[in-house]
Amino acid sequence: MSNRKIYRRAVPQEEPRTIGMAPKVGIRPVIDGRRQGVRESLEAQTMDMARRAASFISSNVRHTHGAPVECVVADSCIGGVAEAAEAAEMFEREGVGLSLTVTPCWCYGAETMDMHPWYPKAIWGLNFSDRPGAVYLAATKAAHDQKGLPVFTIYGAGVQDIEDYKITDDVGEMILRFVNAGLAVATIRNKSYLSIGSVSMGIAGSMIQEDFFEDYFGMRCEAVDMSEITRRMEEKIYDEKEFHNALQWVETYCTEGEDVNPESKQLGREEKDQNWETVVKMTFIMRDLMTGNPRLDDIGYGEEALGRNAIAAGFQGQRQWTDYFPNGDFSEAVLNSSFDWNGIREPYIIATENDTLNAACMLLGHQITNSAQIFGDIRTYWSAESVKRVTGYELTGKAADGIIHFLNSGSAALDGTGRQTRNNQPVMKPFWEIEEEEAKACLEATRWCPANLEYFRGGGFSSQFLTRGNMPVTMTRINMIKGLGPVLQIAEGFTVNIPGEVHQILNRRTDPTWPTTWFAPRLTGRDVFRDVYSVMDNWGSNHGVLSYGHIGDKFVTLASMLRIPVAMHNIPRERIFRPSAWGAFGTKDLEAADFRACQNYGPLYGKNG
Ligand SMILES: C[C@H](O)[C@@H](O)[C@@H](O)C(=O)CO
Ligand SMILES: [Mn+2]
Repeated sequence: MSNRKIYRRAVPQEEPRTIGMAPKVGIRPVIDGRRQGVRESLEAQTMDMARRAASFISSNVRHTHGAPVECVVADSCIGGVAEAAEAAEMFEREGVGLSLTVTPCWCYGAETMDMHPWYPKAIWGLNFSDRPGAVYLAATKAAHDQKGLPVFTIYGAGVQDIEDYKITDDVGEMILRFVNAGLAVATIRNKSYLSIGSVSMGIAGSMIQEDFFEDYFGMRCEAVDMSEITRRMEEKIYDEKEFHNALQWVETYCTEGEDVNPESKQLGREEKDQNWETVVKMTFIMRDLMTGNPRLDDIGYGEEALGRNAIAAGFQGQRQWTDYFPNGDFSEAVLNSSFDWNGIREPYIIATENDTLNAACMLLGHQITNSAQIFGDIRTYWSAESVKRVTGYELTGKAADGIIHFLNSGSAALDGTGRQTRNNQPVMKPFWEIEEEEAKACLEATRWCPANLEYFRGGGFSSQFLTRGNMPVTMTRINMIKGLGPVLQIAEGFTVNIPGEVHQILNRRTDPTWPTTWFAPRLTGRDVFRDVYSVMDNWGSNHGVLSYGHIGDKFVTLASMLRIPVAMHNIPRERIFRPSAWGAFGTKDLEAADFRACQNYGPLYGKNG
């Protein structure tokens, strides 16, 4: 392997790759409007609180493209309706996508509140005794609830003094939880989902429900036939220079793996080389379809150069494409990873089998972690007894209660090898933190196996790797239930290591050319999380997504903003942060209350919303 530095240093992209400005956070300092004493005495402090919140947010939150999130503070404190309208107008002009209202004091609830129909909203009322920010918080929350505009309420547990209005740890955590999810809501709005092809092998998730993307995400759905890829290959509608760079990169960094096909059926060297050329072209063509490419304009394809503003996509592949052409595994794996021949960069979100509902989880997971995502089949539940029977080995540690074989060809990002590290522990980092050596290590841990020709008659190459154990991960899935709508499932857990020979035995019972993650959900001893079998048994479909970290709580917060109920999760109650109105739908059984709340509000952009 060459020591040549082929990667650019990881620097944040300056701009998002989709059309439009990155959304900003609007900060609204609200104040008691009474002049001749009250207002004047509070002006400086209120504005200062807003500025502190703004700099706290900008120094702690980044967009998925790496740039720090910008905040816009209203020009003046908001004491009543006129100033609220001025702030609203300024926010629209500036591209605000969510708002945080801050105040140390009593102000006039409905006169100062943010009435925007879909900005995620939060209010931070300072915990004071002399000027009661909490009273405003409660009054305005009531106004939000009464008007059907749910709001997150932020209030520190400790009383602060008048001269001490810093952001305490508990307040800071709530602000970040709110901004993290609110930014995701604002970022995906007005972007597209691109289906390349249509329904794969009768998989329900690939029957796109446009109403779901439109009403819940504010996104539009685009579709192109897979023949568009053939046209671009044959008519050379791509950047020839990039093609050569990419091929070179593949030669240097992508090692071919075992060919599991019977010798008599294996493709020859020439055919395999031809397949490499095809899968490389498929990769940048899919990317160009998603987000465009100015180079195409240079060669006379102005329309193609524009792309389709897609923040997420899916490739049908099976079977019409893969029965005839090389499969999409290389393209999907590389696009979803944080690096390719152009350097270390933000992952593109693209789902195998055009499973739009897995793509939705990958999209949300990427938005709230900034990292790459692992797509997979929830393939097999391996109980400890079964593992023992088949291999003689006793599962131990986090795997002791059984494991799920998480496996699918295609969209598992190579970041999922677990070869990026922090304090010697495997992690999946945002692209701007990934070092060259780490990107290389992910590639070195991957073999590209000639596709199993029984499944993929057209050949291609599947990424074969084994995820390192001990990564905290969160598995998610959105399912579509007729009469109910979308429902989110969440299972936090760990990737686990099992001995190499045990892995070999288990893996070789299925398709060994694909990437494997051994996943152990964290059990709670209750309900669905009483054992691993029940987790698998209750999973709503054949697919799921693994995101890095224990971030189920972030998904819960985001789902509440979108009004998607969460049907199962293993997150402790103290990490749940939802709009305050959720409490009005029940405080004992939070899962049932969430369903009632989501049903009451309806999808964020829906007709009932
Ligand atoms: C090759 C096979 O058709 C697989 O792609 C299939 O098992 C799936 O992944 C189904 O989700
Ligand atoms: Mn699958």
